[in-house]
Amino acid sequence: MGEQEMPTGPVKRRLGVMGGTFDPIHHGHLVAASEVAALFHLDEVVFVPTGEPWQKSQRAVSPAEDRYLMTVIATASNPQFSVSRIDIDRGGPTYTIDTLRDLKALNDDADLFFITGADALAQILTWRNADELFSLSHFIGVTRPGHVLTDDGLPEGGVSLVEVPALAISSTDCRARVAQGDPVWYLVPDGVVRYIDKRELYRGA
Ligand SMILES: Nc1ncnc2c1ncn2[C@@H]1O[C@H](COP(=O)(O)OP(=O)(O)OP(=O)(O)O)[C@@H](O)[C@H]1O
Ligand SMILES: O=C(O)c1ccc[n+]([C@@H]2O[C@H](COP(=O)([O-])O)[C@@H](O)[C@H]2O)c1
Repeated sequence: MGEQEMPTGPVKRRLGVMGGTFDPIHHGHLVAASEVAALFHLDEVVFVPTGEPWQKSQRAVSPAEDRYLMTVIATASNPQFSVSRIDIDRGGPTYTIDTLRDLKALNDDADLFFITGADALAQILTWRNADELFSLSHFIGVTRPGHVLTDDGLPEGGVSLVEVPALAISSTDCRARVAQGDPVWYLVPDGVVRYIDKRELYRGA
């Protein structure tokens, strides 16, 4: 007689979620997503550009369609990466609680893994409905040069901290470089360099 099979539930998909303003998307974002996908055996990483990032209201953010298209261009060649418009199409200020609720509703066969840099993770308790966030998704904090990666004050078991190859790139720096006429080649994907040029983004930043 063969070994008795234990009843098992359906295997859940593992869906990474990389939220960001992506103004513009750069190689720091892409390396973080790629590294977490490999380490956590994710089936897919969905990049979710913010609609209105309410914690960035002190500066003018580029139109959502430009940020969305740059994210599509940057991720198009990776079959594991996709881009969602949910935060843009919902309208109004973007709250991750809504992002996660909507993604859960659309992917009831998946466990969610929200990927965030050290700077964003340090702010998470200031996010809307911070307590509930951890019941909808596991959080993965990744290293970022210039920021301390810590899960102090965050729920035990709700967050994993991982070291990713350090890329000291920020969207702020990319915008400033374009404004000064400095190159952003190799900081952002080639297609994003071309898109910034074509749409004349950041010239007066
Ligand atoms: N170089 C990087 N390494 C690791 N994580 C990063 C890096 N840059 C951004 N992130 C993370 O990616 C997510 C989205 O970041 P965001 O779109 O705000 O980019 P940013 O470079 O921080 O932009 P800005 O300079 O305009 O604030 C955040 O969780 C952020 O911490
Ligand atoms: O939910 C919130 O209140 C909240 C406040 C600030 C940032 N976030 C999310 O954090 C991610 C990174 O944001 P940002 O502004 O650093 O690009 C992005 O998915 C945002 O929607 C979420």
